[in-house]
Amino acid sequence: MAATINSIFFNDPSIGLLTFTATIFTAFLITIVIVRNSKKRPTTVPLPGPWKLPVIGNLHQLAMNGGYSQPHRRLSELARQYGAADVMSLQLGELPHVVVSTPEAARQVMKTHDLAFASRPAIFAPYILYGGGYNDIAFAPYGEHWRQLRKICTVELLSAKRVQSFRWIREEEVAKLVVRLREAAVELGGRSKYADLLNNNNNNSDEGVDLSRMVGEMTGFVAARAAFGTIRGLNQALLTIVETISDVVAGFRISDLYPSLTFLPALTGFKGKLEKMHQEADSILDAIIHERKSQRQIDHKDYLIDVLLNFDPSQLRFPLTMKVIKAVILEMLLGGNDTSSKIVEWTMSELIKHPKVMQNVQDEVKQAFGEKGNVEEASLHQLKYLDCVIKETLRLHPPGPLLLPRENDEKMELCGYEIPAKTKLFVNAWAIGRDPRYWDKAEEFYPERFIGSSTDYKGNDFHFIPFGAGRRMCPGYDFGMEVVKLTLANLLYHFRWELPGDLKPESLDMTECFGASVGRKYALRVIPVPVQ
Ligand code: HEM
Repeated sequence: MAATINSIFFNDPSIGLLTFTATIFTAFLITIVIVRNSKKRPTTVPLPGPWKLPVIGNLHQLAMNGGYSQPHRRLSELARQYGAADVMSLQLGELPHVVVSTPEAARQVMKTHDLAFASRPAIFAPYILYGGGYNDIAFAPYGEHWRQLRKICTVELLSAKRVQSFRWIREEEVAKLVVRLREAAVELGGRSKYADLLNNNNNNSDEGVDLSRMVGEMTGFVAARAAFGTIRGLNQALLTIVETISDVVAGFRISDLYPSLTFLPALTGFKGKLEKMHQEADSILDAIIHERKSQRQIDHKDYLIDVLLNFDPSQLRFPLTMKVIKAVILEMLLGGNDTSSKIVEWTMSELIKHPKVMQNVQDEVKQAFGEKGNVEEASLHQLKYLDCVIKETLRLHPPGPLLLPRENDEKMELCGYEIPAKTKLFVNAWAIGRDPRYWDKAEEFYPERFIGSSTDYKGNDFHFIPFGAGRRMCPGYDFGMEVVKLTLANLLYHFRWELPGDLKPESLDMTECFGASVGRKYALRVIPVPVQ
């Protein structure tokens, strides 16, 4: 047999040549595979980032230039300074952190490796506030609990149909805001068309109205009514909890940066404070649920709490316990309240700063609703330029500039770097929205850039991700954006806007204040002048 093979392969010259060519070709293929595989293997190149000190790591660098109050700006500065725009490594306290600041790296995190980065790091405050566990959606680690809630959220609580079912609530609350602003205009005197009627000349218009607060209250009312049908439960205790979660959400508190020092939250009194807040919120939510159970027999309405209380158990893998229901309702209040009002606040600030854009968008609203006397939600789709204005605001002022932190359970490779397991990862959506490689005149407020552009915030364009992307993307954007657009259309239709005193549009202070959602540091104080 061996002799036969020998004679076939080596005695016939044509077959010998064939064999030689095949051997070279095979060796070539093997070399390519080896080279490719060696490229895929995690490199040992250290992650770029600033040098670290023992114990505190890079906390001191984060703190510089007001970094704690505006970490998205400081992190973007550091990434540029250390040539680590794609992926930057930081040691904050005892934990490894990674920050990605380019659309390409964001795509890697939220698309290519979305599953690997689908978990959330442990953050102390929500754990206590949500009843001694991550019973909610946003802070829950990736797993069965999160999957079930996320599905309930997208299919039931925040579906397009459900969002539409709350239109009457939005319209009522926005109409009330308009009435209050008209009343405020009268009180300011001298500047409104009612002033003559009332002979009210007490011109105290130096202060203007606190539009930030008024819009914040209104979006809170919309969220509360959608959640449990009434604003009665929306008292100070619940609002304080919602604000506390907002403050700690990024996980830059000492208790989150040194988790091994488990005694710290108790020692500083932080834990006790959170437990007290939780107990208060818990009893308020108990009372709301109790009242709602009997009220529903009368009004037959389906608010978010009703959907959760009456969920068909045969569709569930795990029962929806009262702890989980209360945590989800709190989260709906949090999501529905803060973010939408911040978008309205920033949009109005930018419009006031840019009178020409204000004029154009008011012309559009006037053209769409003319002499009707009111703005109907059903016709909002006509306001294409307003859409561009809102997108431009979201680009420059994403309410969650670092999104919500993610975590990888296992060691990973990202953009050629090795990311250790359990790294806390931030996507700097704020920096990405200002990346000059993607945005012409990136620092300018220029809504026209979106005219005729297909760029949207639905999680497919990684250079524009105010709602995140992938599995953990915000499920509430429809809910939020309906309120935003209706509110803005009404503010622009019913009023002209002036700044108090001698303040010039170009000098309007735009300093930010960091939390779960980034708002203005100083409330937006303006004078509404009724036009309809
Ligand atoms: C309109 C303004 C809003 C903005 C800008 C916004 C932004 C965000 C962002 C950036 C995230 C994190 C995404 C990520 O990690 O990739 C998020 C998550 C989330 N948002 Fe929103 N949001 C808004 C409105 C809402 C509303 C109205 C609700 C509910 C009523 C809501 C509920 C949630 C929930 C439950 C999550 C957690 C999702 C998860 O972890 O699976 N959001 N949002």
